[in-house]
Amino acid sequence: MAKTKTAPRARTRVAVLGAGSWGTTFAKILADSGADVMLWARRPELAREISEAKRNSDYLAGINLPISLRATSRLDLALAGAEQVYVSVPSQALRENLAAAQPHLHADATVVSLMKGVEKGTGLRMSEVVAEVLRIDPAQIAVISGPNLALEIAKEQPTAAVVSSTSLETAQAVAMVASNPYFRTFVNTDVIGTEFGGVLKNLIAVAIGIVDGVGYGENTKASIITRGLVEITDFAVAYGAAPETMSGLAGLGDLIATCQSPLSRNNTAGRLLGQGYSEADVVKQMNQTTEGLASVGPILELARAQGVEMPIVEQVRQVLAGTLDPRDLAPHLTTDTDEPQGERTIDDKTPGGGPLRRAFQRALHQLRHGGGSAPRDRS
Ligand SMILES: NC(=O)C1=CN([C@@H]2O[C@H](COP(=O)(O)OP(=O)(O)OC[C@H]3O[C@@H](n4cnc5c(N)ncnc54)[C@H](OP(=O)(O)O)[C@@H]3O)[C@@H](O)[C@H]2O)C=CC1
Ligand SMILES: O=C(CO)COP(=O)(O)O
Repeated sequence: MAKTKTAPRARTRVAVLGAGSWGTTFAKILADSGADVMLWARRPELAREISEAKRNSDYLAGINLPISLRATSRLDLALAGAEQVYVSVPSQALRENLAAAQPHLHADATVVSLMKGVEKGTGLRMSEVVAEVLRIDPAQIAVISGPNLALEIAKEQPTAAVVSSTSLETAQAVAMVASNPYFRTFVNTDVIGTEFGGVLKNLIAVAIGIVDGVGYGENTKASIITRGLVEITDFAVAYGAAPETMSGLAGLGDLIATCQSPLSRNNTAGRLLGQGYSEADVVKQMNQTTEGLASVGPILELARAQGVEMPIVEQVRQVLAGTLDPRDLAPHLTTDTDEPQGERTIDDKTPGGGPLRRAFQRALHQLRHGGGSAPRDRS
């Protein structure tokens, strides 16, 4: 008897806006996950190189891109028929790019932010800028964040990330399209925590770079990472994030990757500051997006509005402003000079145990009592 043939599943048509290191890498992730991908590069010559040579020599030297990946410098062509639109331009350029994209966006398309910054002037997270400019249902918006250094992923070194949307269904749909053997996606509905994790770890990575540039060693860095996680968690929880998100891939996971890796632009910028370069010199030398430098101001304003102390981020601001010698960026980690330094612990910040303690307790509980292999971000 002849076998009945099942029709192959139609490939999801997706667009990626922004052909820098992350946009191009994410386009590769999506193509390798089986999607039909069109990448938008604002420069026609780059779009041509990607489409014809399957290379992006400006941002991913030596990486062969998938044969199926197409690129264009025309927004209308990139967005035609796209069911999911992934956006990876510098955070400060999101608003203008969304305005240009809007006339070509399908009304039902899901918009996915891959960015890790907040908007200067408004302090809005990227998903909030998307909602404000496009005025779409929040269930059509998702964000992706995690320990995701572009070049490692472009080389297909395995990693994981969190897809978050207020709609679990949307997060699942995006995760289905953006998952392959080297890129594993978990889902959650904590958009605030997932986004702030990505923004805030950049600032701690700048601090790590600074002390590295000064020549301090592992104790200093471990102290900053640990106390930095407390700052990140306090801030994000004050804005409504779930504490467990901050001890997961989008918080601790990304903090570790970015603070440890010389591939991180934020870390590199910090190292230059620590070596004595001014902010202006550093900006000139960094020819790639360094979100942390633009986020310091808006994050400290948001922290003040909620009464959250961020001594490490504050010291980064002072180094950038030239009012603090990088050698004095120390993990004494409190802005309150009346408080005995070094005596505070993670747990004493919130009555009944800090958010980290509760998160670790939950994580331990899940480990002990299982939770299966469901792709929810429970790390
Ligand atoms: N790189 C990484 O490892 C990761 C980055 N991210 C996040 O992704 C976002 C993008 O970063 P990334 O790809 O690394 O940055 P890159 O600096 O590598 O690339 C930036 C891209 O944006 C384009 N661009 C710059 N200015 C504008 C503008 N005004 N309008 C439109 N396009 C513009 C650039 O085009 P052109 O080349 O023409 O200048 C380039 O394609 C950031 O928020 C970053 O935090 C998140 C995870 C990992
Ligand atoms: O977000 C990143 C890794 O997860 C990339 O970090 P940088 O922007 O510092 O390079």
